[in-house]
Amino acid sequence: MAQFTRVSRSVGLITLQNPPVNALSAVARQGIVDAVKRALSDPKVKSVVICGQNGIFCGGADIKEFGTNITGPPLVPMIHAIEASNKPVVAAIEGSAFGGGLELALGCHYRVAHSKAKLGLTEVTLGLLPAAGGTQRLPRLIGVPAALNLITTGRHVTAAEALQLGIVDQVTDHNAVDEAVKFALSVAGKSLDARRISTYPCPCPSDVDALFEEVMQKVRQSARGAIAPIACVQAVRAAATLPYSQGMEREQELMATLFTSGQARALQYCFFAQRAVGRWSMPSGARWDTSKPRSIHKAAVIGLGTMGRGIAVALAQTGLSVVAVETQEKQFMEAKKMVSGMMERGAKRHGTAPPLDKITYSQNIQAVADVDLVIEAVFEDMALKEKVFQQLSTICKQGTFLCTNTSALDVDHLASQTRNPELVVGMHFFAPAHVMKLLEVVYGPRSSPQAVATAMQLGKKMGKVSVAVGNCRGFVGNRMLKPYLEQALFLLEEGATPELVDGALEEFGFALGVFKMSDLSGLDVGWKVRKGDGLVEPGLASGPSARIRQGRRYSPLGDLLCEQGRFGQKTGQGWYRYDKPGSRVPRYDPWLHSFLEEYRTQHGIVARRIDQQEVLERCLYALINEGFRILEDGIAAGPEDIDIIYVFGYSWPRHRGGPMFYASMVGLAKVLERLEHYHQAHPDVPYMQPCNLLRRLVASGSPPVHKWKEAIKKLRSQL
Ligand SMILES: CC/C=C/CC(=O)SCCNC(=O)CCNC(=O)[C@H](O)C(C)(C)COP(=O)(O)OP(=O)(O)OC[C@H]1O[C@@H](n2cnc3c(N)ncnc32)[C@H](O)[C@@H]1OP(=O)(O)O
Repeated sequence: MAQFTRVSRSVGLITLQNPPVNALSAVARQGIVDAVKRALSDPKVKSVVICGQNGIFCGGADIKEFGTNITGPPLVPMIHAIEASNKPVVAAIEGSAFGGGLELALGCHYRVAHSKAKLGLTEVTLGLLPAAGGTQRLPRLIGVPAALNLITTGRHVTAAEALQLGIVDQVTDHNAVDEAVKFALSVAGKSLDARRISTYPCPCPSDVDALFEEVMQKVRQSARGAIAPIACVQAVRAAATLPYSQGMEREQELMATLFTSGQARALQYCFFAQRAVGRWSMPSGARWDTSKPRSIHKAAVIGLGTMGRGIAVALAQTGLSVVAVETQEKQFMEAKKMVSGMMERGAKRHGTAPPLDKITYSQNIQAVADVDLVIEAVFEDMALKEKVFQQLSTICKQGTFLCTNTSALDVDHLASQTRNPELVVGMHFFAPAHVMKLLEVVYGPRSSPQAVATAMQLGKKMGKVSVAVGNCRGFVGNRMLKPYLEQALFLLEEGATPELVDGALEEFGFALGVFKMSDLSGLDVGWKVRKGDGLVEPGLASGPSARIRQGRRYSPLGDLLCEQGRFGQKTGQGWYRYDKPGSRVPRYDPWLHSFLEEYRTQHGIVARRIDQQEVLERCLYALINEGFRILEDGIAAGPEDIDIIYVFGYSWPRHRGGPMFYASMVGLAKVLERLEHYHQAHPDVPYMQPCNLLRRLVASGSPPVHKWKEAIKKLRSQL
């Protein structure tokens, strides 16, 4: 797990060997301890280099060990022993040095990095803090403000930035290990007094209290209830105000509270879930490792509305040739300008050249004849999409994959409009498509494994987190959203306010509550869908039928707002009032509150006091219950797929792990009991009836979330 060799006669080379990322598992730590002892006791060794095999220095502590009975030598004394060594130790950083990996490097006396290496104290993203001395050494090395920035965000820095900050001593384009060996030879025998970071004073700005207060406020605001960033600030404060040994004690204390927290478990679950969704499978048995994707060189986007523009930019940014088609003159001219602007802004941010020449524009759909893959992004109207798919099927060359960006419509029906339905899949992007990380890849019963594999691979190339899901109305994300939105409306009818509902959800950790989010997305979008579904009845009718559709409870509140032209931010009025159309700051709207009162009076509803707990239970458990139905129907392969969709596409707070993980933390029996309670209270809301799968999981002892897939398989086989 750590190999010791002697190179260039006097340099002890310690190579971490724990594939794939040289994580610091118990065995790896023991290997380092043994190798360091050997290097220090070998009189022929005058200096030491620590590197990682296969071009990666170290991916940090072994996250798989967390939550288990951790054995082996602890990191802190191991790193102290390296720092205390009287022979110079040089870290040769290639690939990544993250978390404990960077802390190990900070314990070395010198650091040489390859120019392509990335470094970061990423622990906060896993609900932890850098507790192997990282919170105490980094501020001593680079100063408090810079260290706070890195530690509270966990952001990755390039080798160039690391050099500028003073984290590394040298950056090379050559082999970093060879350069580190040369470096080690050059410093052999030199005094190390000025190289032990733990002995440095911590450079602090004069008004340290004001700085920490300001940072703490900022962190609290952006953390949205996450505890690790706060603990990170507290630990760095200890570095700034206490001697090193006391700072280390504080670091350990703070880590102890984080280590066993639910938030750390949730964030670590997300880390593995994000990777697990790449290993997709379909009910047919097709899988990621047996389905070969086809290479895509040229792609097309049909329809240059908001979504199409973002998709075209995202495709061009991957280096693909893109044909962008828009048949309507006005939209065509506007889109060309907007797409160029989006690419220029993106390139400016990344310091690269905008890939303007990658896109060719056309008003004629015939221009897609020679592309390898098309993404249709026309208006969300089945008849229009049917026509586009019929055309594409005749225009495109043999074997072109035909993808739809529909957010809810039947992908299999669209496939049936083509000659080769096996080439059709959904690629459901989220707005803005060139920014949002999530992509739902939707397979119909006839989609070929190759079509799915190709869409998944293309998504990865575009930097998306792609999740393969089955075909149903709304797929996974929007299907689960429907009961969530509806419950929020029912709560308004019963006496809640948009402020109360949003406040509860934001306190839970959502960036925006449901009503603020609806105002941002535009209330007219859902209105059009509801009209298409025959749910909208004009006017403010009263009586029981006004709030019943198709035999179920229905709230026309959203429709009534739209009838008044209140579409949200874009019209300056929605669930809130805005200073002007397009403004973003929601303000309390007295009109809305009188409207709600009148509405209740008209329908004979006596407003009652609703508390935050009821808001959370009704909105979130309704959504979660639909998640269980999705698992039961086999639309998602496992809870990880649902959770990643919610974390990346619907801003579910990551430190809560996604809705299904959250349900497991609350306890499935409790979720079941509350759903039963609300279903009894609202029998006209069928989706509040607890799903059979949830009942059966509870009956089988509520297995932990990582065992659900297996449990579901077993339950299915018993049917
Ligand atoms: C006192 C103790 C304190 C400790 C603090 C810590 O060190 S916490 C850990 C901090 N480390 C990190 O945050 C790094 C996490 N890893 C990554 O960011 C990336 O994996 C990578 C190192 C940049 C490599 O990325 P790449 O895209 O090349 O590969 P994958 O991400 O797909 O990973 C490959 C497999 O390796 C598993 N893995 C990665 N890191 C760890 C780790 N630290 N511990 C355990 N396992 C790790 C990863 O899960 C992949 O395996 P799968 O089987 O596919 O899940």
